[in-house]
Amino acid sequence: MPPASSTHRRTAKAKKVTFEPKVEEHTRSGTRTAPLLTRFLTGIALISAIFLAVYYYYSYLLWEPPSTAKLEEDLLSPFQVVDLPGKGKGVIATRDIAQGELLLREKPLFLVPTHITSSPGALLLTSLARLTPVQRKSFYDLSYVNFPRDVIPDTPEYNEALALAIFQTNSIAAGSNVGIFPRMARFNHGCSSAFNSVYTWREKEGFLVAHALKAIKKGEELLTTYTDTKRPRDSRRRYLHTHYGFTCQCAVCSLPDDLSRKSDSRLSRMSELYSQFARWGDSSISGQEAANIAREIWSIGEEERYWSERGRLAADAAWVAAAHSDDVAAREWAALALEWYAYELGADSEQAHEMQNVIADAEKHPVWGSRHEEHVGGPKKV
Ligand SMILES: C[S@@+](CC[C@H](N)C(=O)[O-])C[C@H]1O[C@@H](n2cnc3c(N)ncnc32)[C@H](O)[C@@H]1O
Repeated sequence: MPPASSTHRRTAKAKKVTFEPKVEEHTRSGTRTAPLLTRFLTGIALISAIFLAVYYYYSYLLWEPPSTAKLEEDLLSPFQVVDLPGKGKGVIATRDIAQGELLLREKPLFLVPTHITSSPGALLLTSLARLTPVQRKSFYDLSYVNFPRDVIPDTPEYNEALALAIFQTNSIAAGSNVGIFPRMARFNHGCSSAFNSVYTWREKEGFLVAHALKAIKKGEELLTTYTDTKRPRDSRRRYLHTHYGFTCQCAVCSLPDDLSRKSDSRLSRMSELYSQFARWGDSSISGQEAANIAREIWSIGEEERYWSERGRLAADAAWVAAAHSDDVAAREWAALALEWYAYELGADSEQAHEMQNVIADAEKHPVWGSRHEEHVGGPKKV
């Protein structure tokens, strides 16, 4: 389905073409100038009236009253979507935003399963056909990259390719599905310490939430991350260029080479440490070793100012401590996890509630005492 606006353009052009031959006929028959002019002006007025009637008719068909929720959302939103040179559109803070503040809560325009057996383009067109004209327009208004050059306009292949390109540029994972969230889709990307906004899908509620991972100043751009950026600059840039069609110039990618190399080695070390931490799962390392690794990840993250995933890291350390029956450590890690889950996922998230339960009574942790007793140690040294 082509964008609704192209239908308008075609209608206007058709009217103009039918008008022009009439003028030529009068000129050839030698009618006197004054009546000719009058007729000409009458014709113009008539055509304008028809054009306006068609325009208002289509506007009426496409118009939908904005919902009260939508109006409230726009009024309360701490950001606005603007044009940004070299980036298309982007999102700018309209006031200072506190760390952990809710940025948006958004329902999907539509969701499709992550794994499908049919043609993805055809599936998207079916999903789009179920939307209202206004919703469909909000999809076709989104930006896109990687559109194949060789498809012929106004063919079913073209329509599928267009829907697919828009979907691939803007979709977000939502549990076992992938969806389009038109407001979140306007957030541009930043790597490592450059991104300040994090989104999460809430399966039970059926919406996406985004929070400020860091305090954001009025006028600053809100950036999220499109990929795991704990990898070297070249590798990040290659990925972003292939999938999103741009060469990242975020604050981290723009560092001078010597500083960029230092940042890369911190990020690679963090990745490596995460893999080592996971080895506690098959008992390859002790609880104490796992906690040491968690502390090291934390302190490298502080140096790099890479704060994402901290809630999860501290919650995993609380898990290790609980499994080894280290009550104090389990509660301390859980308190840290609660703080960072609140920033990243929201104080009302399921994960934050779980941490509150561990703080209240670590022995109620589902893995309490499942491994030998061991003093694991809390995050104090962090
Ligand atoms: C999900 S959209 C983000 C919003 C988009 N800029 C727009 O105009 O609607 C993803 C696209 O935005 C652009 N983009 C995102 N982050 C960028 C960045 N850091 N620098 C330049 N372009 C970026 C790329 O064209 C990318 O394919």
